[in-house]
Amino acid sequence: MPTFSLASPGLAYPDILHPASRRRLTAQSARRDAFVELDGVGFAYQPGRPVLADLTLRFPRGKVTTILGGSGCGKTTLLRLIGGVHAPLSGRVLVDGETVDARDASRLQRLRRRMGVLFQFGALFTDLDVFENVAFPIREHTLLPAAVVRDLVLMKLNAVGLRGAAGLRIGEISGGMARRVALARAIALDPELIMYDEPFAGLDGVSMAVTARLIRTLNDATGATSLLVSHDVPESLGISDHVVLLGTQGRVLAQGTPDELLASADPETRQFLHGGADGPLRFHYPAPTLAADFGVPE
Ligand SMILES: Nc1ncnc2c1ncn2[C@@H]1O[C@H](COP(=O)(O)OP(=O)(O)OP(=O)(O)O)[C@@H](O)[C@H]1O
Repeated sequence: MPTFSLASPGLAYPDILHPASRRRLTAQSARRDAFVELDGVGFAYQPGRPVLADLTLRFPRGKVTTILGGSGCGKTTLLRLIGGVHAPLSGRVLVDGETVDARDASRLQRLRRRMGVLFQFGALFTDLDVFENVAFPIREHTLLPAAVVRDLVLMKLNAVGLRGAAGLRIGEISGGMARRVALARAIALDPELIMYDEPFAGLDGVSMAVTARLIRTLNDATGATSLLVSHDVPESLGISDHVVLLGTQGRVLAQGTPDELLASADPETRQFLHGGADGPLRFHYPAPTLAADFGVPE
């Protein structure tokens, strides 16, 4: 006789259940497995120029997911929508089952308290030292006593190997160290969701490897859900459980495990993952014909 548990994800519900109940339970189970969901999301910065069109995606809970895609396909915009920086024009974004509503400031603030973001190039405050950069979100969002803030900051800096650098000014540390300080700041409030926008940009090979290992280790140690936007295919695939490849207007070209994507025979996926200047993904941004721009015959 088959055994099953209502707690196990993705299980096939037994036939004794009414089909409607089975569908509802299956949907709830899928929801529990996804920490971030996008349902039919559309977004544009300017009318008539859609950046994302009808995008539906689920990001698995407790896993590292990398979002890949050509320049300008909307990866950073996607992170901004999840963070509630912009509101979708259609569809909805959910974090842990709760709708991200950019117009409801107090609810958004509560949700954001559960997110950590590592912006492109770290974006540290150069007028604050390493310690104060990490302490910043703790002071912003909590009223913890100074001694507790101190211990928390030193613990986060210890996690990224920089407890000894607490007193240094931002100008005194290397690019790789700065990225690690930004990482410590992103995890300062023990977020359940950590979003990384180009965490490897501008780093040398060693710093890149250190940062990648840290992202994976922090994810595993905290049980957080991590979303990574990156152009660095080997580094990001090496630490990911799940990969999403986006095309223009956020069209999902492929998704699956890194091995599944690497083995894909789809020409667009192959061109993106294995490199290649030309192929189905075009080099030229859409433009008028050369003849029209330069007044020469076709
Ligand atoms: N604040 C903004 N105002 C207007 N248009 C914007 C704004 N931010 C981004 N865009 C446009 O939206 C589109 C998607 O941009 P986005 O930064 O999300 O892409 P991306 O995939 O992250 O690109 P990249 O990999 O180059 O960082 C691009 O065409 C970009 O020019």
